Amino acid sequence: METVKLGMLGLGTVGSGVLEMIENNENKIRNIIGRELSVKTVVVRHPEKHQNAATITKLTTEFEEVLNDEEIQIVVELIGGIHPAKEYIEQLLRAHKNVVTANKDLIASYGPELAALAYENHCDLMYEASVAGGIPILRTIVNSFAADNILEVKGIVNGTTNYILTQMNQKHWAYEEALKKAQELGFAEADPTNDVTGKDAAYKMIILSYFAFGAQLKIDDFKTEGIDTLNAYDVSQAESLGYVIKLVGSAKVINGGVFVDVAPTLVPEDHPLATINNEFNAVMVTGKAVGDTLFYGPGAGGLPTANSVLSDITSEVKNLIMGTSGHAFNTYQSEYVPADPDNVRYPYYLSLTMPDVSGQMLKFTRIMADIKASFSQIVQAPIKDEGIAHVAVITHELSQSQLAELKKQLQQADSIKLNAAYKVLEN
Ligand SMILES: NC(=O)C1=CN([C@@H]2O[C@H](COP(=O)(O)OP(=O)(O)OC[C@H]3O[C@@H](n4cnc5c(N)ncnc54)[C@H](OP(=O)(O)O)[C@@H]3O)[C@@H](O)[C@H]2O)C=CC1
Ligand SMILES: N[C@@H](CC=O)C(=O)O
Ligand code: NA
Repeated sequence: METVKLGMLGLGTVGSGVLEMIENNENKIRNIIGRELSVKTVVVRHPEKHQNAATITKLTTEFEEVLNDEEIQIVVELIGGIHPAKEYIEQLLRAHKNVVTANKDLIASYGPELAALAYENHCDLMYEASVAGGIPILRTIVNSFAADNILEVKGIVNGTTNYILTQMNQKHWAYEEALKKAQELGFAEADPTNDVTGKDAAYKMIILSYFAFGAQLKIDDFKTEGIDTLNAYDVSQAESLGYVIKLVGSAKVINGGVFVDVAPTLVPEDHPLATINNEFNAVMVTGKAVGDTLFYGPGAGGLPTANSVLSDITSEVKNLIMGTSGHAFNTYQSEYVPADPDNVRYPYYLSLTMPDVSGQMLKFTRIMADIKASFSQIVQAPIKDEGIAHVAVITHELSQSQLAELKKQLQQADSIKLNAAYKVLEN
């Protein structure tokens, strides 16, 4: 049986998972693709750390040993980050090597440009693992939603933050303790800043929007808020109002425009997304014809992510065998038109503090009336800080324009402080 030789860049959490899967599942892989897979060369920074990786023929720090090896037909990039991953992938594609990557930072920032380079060189560039780790969501959108009009894609797309929120909620761990454990378990990025600030989820929403709507967004086109500013008070207040706070990414078509955001969001406790815990992710895709569909699975971790990488590798091998390499992973293209802020409407949870003296609530309700907003729930929490009242409000639907005006007026009303304004999902 012929062997397909692979090169690999990076041998961390995901890279080790890929080696383990190739080693453990060789019979199944041979049966499915009719070829042996052999990882010939792996590029790392610290070879001394990886001497036990049994199946590797060659471990090196020199990228050129993969780039210039004519036997290697597919290269898997698992080093992460933009540089040097971008330059490496560009050189590999120019050398007519097919590429698989799990790198959402890179694909969200330069995906269309790299896809064009792959196309010019008749090569495959696939990146199923870049969104929601082990959930086969990109290929599902390409294949199974090919003819339906997708109206909305939303969900929990970062495993680390969902793990942290679950431990804080259910086990009452401190934020730092939960983050440290997520790092030890290999869920977090090498630098977890992008996880906790929501940027990692934002990258995934850019890729999902490209697949769902054909729209090419940039990270600055929409608002991203992470869990690093989330307050324990709001988590418990939301719970007492019947909600769980989750980091939700959402991309929705509204009156012909697209609205995208990533932010802590109040999810009703009986909503499917409220039940997604630990490092698990869930992506809800709403099609005009099919309605709501939900895809659930591990969003991070070595073996689950490796499974997505292997699905790309086996697809690329099939293309090599059939001579069909070089078709873009996603071919849907359309112009990105941002949604009109007057048309984007959601209920909001507002977390306020104000001096505990008469007249303050009246001041607040006057501002709400002035922007023509109303609320469905309002609670004043027991006062812990002397002289300060904590007030939590669930509004009826507010447009983005009303929300911006509310924030402006509350800033001017200097005695009332708006500590958080989070979207509320409806069932
Ligand atoms: N971990 C997860 O659950 C998931 C990760 N991803 C993505 O997969 C990719 C890999 O992640 P993960 O495995 O967690 O990362 P790790 O930090 O665990 O591993 C990174 C590997 O890349 C190597 N490396 C880093 N920089 C270079 C360089 N310049 N040249 C050569 N080798 C380099 C490191 O070498 P050395 O070991 O010698 O230091 C290490 O082996 C990232 O893009 C990540 O976002 C996607 C989905 C889930
Ligand atoms: N750090 C990421 C890994 C997968 O993409 C996450 O926690 O989701
Ligand atoms: Na995936």
